[in-house]
Amino acid sequence: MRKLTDTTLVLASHNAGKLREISALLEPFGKTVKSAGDFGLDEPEETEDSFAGNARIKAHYAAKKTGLPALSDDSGITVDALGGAPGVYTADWAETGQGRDFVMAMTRVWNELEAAGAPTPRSAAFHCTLCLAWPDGHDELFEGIVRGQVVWPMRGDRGFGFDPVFLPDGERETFGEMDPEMKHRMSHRAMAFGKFVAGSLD
Ligand SMILES: O=P(O)(O)OP(=O)(O)OP(=O)(O)OC[C@H]1O[C@@H](n2cnc3c(O)ncnc32)[C@H](O)[C@@H]1O
Ligand SMILES: [Mg+2]
Repeated sequence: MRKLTDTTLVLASHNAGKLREISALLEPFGKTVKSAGDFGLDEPEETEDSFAGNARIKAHYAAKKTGLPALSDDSGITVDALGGAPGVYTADWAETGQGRDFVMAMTRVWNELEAAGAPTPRSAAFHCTLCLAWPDGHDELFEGIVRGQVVWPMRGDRGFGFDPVFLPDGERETFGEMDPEMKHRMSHRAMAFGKFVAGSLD
C-alpha cells in the first residue's frame, strides 16, 4: 500500500459536516488540510452505483485538478427493510432542486418503513468509503460500516444529514445527540479513517 508522504492533503468533499469530522480526525497527524472549496473545485457527477465507485470519482477529480493527493468520502445509510435504500442515493433523497432538505429525506424513510409495516427495530447501517488518490492515478480505498436502527422522531442537532434518526447498536443516544468525540470513536467514517491511518500514515 502506498504511503502518504506529502504534507498537504486535499479533502475532496463539499459537505461541511464531513469536512468538520475528517479535519478533526486528521488533527493529530500534522498534515496541512485544504478542502475542495479552497481550490474553487466544482462537484464531479457521482455516476457510479457503489460507494467505492463514487469515492474514486471525487478523489481522482480533486487530485488531478490540484496536483495534490486527495481524500474523498462517499457515504450513506442503508435501511434493511427498504432493500438497502437510500444507500448510495442518500444525498439524492434530500435534493429539492434548491438545495438539500434532510428533514424531508428522513421523513420519507420513516414513511416508507411505516407503509411497508416494517417490524421494529428497523435495522440500518451507515457506510463510508474513503478514497485516497494521487495525481498520477494511483488510489487506495478504506471502508467502514456501523450498524444500528432508524428511530423516530428525530433526536438531536449535533451532527448532520441522517444523524438524528440513527441509533447505533448498543447506544442510548442517536448520532445527532452524541458528543462528536463519541461519534469519532464508533462511526462508519471513524472506522474507515482508522484503516486509512493504518495503511497510509503509519
Ligand atoms: O459528495 P460530497 O461533496 O463529499 O458530499 P455529499 O453530502 O454529497 O456526500 P455523499 O455524496 O457521500 O452523500 C452521502 C449523504 O449521506 C449522509 N451521511 C453520510 N455520512 C453521514 C453521517 O456521518 N451522518 C449523517 N449523515 C451522513 C449525508 O447526508 C450525505 O449527504
Ligand atoms: Mg456527493
